[in-house]
Amino acid sequence: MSDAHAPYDALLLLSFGGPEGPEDVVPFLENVTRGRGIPKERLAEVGQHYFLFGGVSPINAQNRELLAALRADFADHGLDLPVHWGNRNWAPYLVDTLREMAADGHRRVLVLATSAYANYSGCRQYRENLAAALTALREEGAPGAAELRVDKLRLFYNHPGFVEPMIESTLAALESLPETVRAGARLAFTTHSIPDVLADTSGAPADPARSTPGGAYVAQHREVARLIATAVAEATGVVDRPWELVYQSRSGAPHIPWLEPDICDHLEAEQAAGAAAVVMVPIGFVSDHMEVKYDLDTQAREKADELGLPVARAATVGADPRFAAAVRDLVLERAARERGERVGPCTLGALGASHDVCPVGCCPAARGAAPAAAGEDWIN
Ligand SMILES: CC1=C(CCC(=O)O)c2cc3nc(cc4[nH]c(cc5[nH]c(cc1n2)c(C)c5CCC(=O)O)c(CCC(=O)O)c4C)C(CCC(=O)O)=C3C
Ligand SMILES: [Fe+2]
Repeated sequence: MSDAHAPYDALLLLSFGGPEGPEDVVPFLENVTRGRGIPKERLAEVGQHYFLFGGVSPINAQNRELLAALRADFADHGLDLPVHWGNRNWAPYLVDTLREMAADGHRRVLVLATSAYANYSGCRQYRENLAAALTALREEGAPGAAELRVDKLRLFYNHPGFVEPMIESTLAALESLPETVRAGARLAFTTHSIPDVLADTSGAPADPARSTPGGAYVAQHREVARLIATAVAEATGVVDRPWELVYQSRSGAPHIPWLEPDICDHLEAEQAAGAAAVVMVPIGFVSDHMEVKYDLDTQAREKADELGLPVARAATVGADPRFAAAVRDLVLERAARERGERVGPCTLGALGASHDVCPVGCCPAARGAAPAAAGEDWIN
């Protein structure tokens, strides 16, 4: 079992990062939005969301919990693979974590990005961050950086360890509603809205979903939504419960089309259509971070209260032990394939496993192209 992770010698948890106090909020937002053309008004508004929570995003604490869950799971299963953590937008910054890892002698690092689906922000942008960090370390002559190689785990949206905890949390959310509205409650699966152009070009160029509206991003979310809705129907015996995939957290200029409908407009439509209640299921996110705490638990809930519509919100996977076990499974699967062994990928549903290595042209940026590591277009 001790070589089960070979050729890899470490796992890197790569995430978004968030502010840890009021003084961090503005510099954090500057990091997130550098060169991205987000209107000033939108930034001021998002800053207010963070100030409402004392300037502290829940995301760093959640990543520390996930880190602990991964280390505990690996230790319990005899997987002797160190786990490190670095972020795109806040400390611990990716470049600092990679510098330490290289100095500690790590050479083949596998990366888990905290984003389950194909899209520029959740996949290629992390690969660009890896390329920028590696280039900076090599330029500064950091010890070991020249030999450091990074690979990224395949997308995990359809892994049972991601889907099953959410089936359970959707059932728990339904249970939390008053009994009288439970059978008539509808499901609203939510994810981050992204510009239509980024959705339409998401996924590998050869992925059949890439030629459908919304690309792989929407196809993958629809699949997870369908899997959860089907399991919920089986468990509750309500077979014709309506469900929709809807969007949240839109930013950017108003004249640029982003994925719709927004969750708040959707709640209004559901109420008008006679829904007894709505369960919001944030399948687009891996933890209950700010997008969930503010955009759903604060803003969407306020909207529902105004409408007199009972709502509940399902928990994300967070540090669920089943998710930690899924990461172990993904690590072992990838390591085996890297050694030339054939191992069947573990997935649910109809779409099959995502590629191990992003091909050229996978999830391109809306404009411009930056070097991206851990893909076919990156030469180490
Ligand atoms: C697809 C997607 C995910 C899900 C996948 C994943 O998890 O990666 C995600 C996650 C997150 N997004 C987050 C925060 C922000 N995202 C922003 C802006 C944007 N997000 C976008 C997309 C996504 N974002 C896009 C297309 C933009 C426009 C600007 C750009 O093209 O980059 C802005 C700027 C202000 C605003 O405009 O809202 C903030 C502050 C946090 C941290 C939360 C916390 O602090 O707890 C997390 C986990
Ligand atoms: Fe975002």
